Amino acid sequence: MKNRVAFVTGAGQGIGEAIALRLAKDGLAVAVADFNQETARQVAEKINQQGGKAIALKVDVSQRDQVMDAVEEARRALGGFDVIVNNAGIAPSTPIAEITEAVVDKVYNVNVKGVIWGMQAAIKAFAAEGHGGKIINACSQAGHVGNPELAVYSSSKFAVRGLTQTAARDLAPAGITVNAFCPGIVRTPMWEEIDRQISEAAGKPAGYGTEEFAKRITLGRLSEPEDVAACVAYLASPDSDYMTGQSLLIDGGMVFN
Ligand SMILES: NC(=O)C1=CN([C@@H]2O[C@H](COP(=O)(O)OP(=O)(O)OC[C@H]3O[C@@H](n4cnc5c(N)ncnc54)[C@H](O)[C@@H]3O)[C@@H](O)[C@H]2O)C=CC1
Ligand SMILES: CC(=O)C(C)=O
Repeated sequence: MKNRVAFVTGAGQGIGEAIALRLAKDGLAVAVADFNQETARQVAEKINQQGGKAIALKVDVSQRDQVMDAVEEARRALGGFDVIVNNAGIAPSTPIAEITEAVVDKVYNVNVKGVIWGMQAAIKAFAAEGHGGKIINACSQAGHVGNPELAVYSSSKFAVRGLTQTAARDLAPAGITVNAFCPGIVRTPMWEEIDRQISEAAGKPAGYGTEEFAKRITLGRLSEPEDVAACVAYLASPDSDYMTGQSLLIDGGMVFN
C-alpha cells in the first residue's frame, strides 16, 4: 500500500524533528522542511537510516513562493500529499515598551504568514491529489493566555488559533480538517533561549525562567518534544477524522480554558 505523505516545517530540530521522526515511525513518508538545510538533511537521513522514507527541503516559511514550490516538490517526490504540519516558529522576548516594527514583522512573517502560506500550499496539493487532507498548525499555551515578555509571540499564536478555527470552517466542504497543537514548555533550543532571556531580565542565573513557568505545570514536569509529537501523530491519523477547528492544549495544565 502507498505511504501517506506528510510535510513538516521547522523539522530540523526541536518539536518539528520529533514530529518528523514520529510520523515516519507511524509509516508516513516525510518531507523534512527547514530554513536550515543542514539540520533538515540530518533529520531526513536519520529517518531513511531507520528504514523510513524522507526527503529534506530548504524552505523559509515566511516566503509564499518557497512554501508553494517546496510542497509541490514534496508531493511529486514522495508520490502524494496527505498532511501538513505548519510547525516553524520564532519567539523573541518583546517587553511591550521595547517592541519595534522590525520584530513585529519578523515574528508575524514566520508565525502567522508562514501558517497561511502552508495552508494554501496544502489546499493546492490536496486538490491535485483529488482528496482532502489534514492541516496541523503550531499554536501554544501562549495562544490561549497572554505570556509576560512575549507579547508579539503570544499575539501571533492567538492569530494561529483564529486562523485554525476559520480555516476549519472554510475547508470542511473540501474534506480538509484543520487543527492546532498548543504545548506549554517543551525542552527545545527555543525554550532554552526564552529561559535565558527571562532569567537575565530578572537578574537570575539560567534556569530561573524554567523554574517559574514549571511551578504552574499540573503534571509537575516540562514536556519533551516527543510528548508533543504524540499529540500531532493523533491529529495526523484517521483517529482524528471527526475533529476540526480545535487548538489542543497539551501543556500538562499551565492553562485550563
Ligand atoms: N519550545 C516550546 O516551549 C514551545 C514551542 N511552541 C511552538 O512549537 C514550534 C516549534 O518550536 P521549537 O521546536 O521549540 O523551536 P526551535 O527554535 O527549537 O526550532 C524551530 C525550527 O524552525 C526552524 N525555522 C525557524 N524559522 C523558520 C523559517 N522562517 N522557515 C523555516 N524554518 C524555520 C528553525 O531552523 C528550527 O529548526 C514553534 O511554532 C513554537 O512556537 C509552542 C509552545 C511551546
Ligand atoms: C514558547 C512557548 O510557546 C511557550 C513557553 O509556551
